[in-house]
Amino acid sequence: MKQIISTDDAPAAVGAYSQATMNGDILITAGQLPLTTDGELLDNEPVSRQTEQCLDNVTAILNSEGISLDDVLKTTVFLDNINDFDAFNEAYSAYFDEKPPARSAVEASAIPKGAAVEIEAIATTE
Ligand SMILES: C=C(N)C(=O)O
Repeated sequence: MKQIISTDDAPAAVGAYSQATMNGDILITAGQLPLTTDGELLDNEPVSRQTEQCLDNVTAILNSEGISLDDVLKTTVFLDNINDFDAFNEAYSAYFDEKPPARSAVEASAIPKGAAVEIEAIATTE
């Protein structure tokens, strides 16, 4: 059965979606924008800082269910500009230095709120 995951340690949704959902041992996050828990959008920060905020948000959601980035099976990354790939990748790599999850990274023509990056994750609680 679908379970809705909600935590005050990650930014609230900016639309009609849940921060994450679960079914059994699989947790799927919504795409995380570079928003702080106060709702501040870091759109004027470099893509590296925006990447960190997205991953901090993913981490907070996972932690609310007692799991961590080590339990992520797959991420999907949307970049506003694929030329940011190297800067994004360097920041991302610091969060996944060992056994990184599978990943897809693509350029999207636009990301909500004018963000440079959005990251979603699929994780297991097993
Ligand atoms: C930010 C999102 N994840 C959305 O609008 O779907």
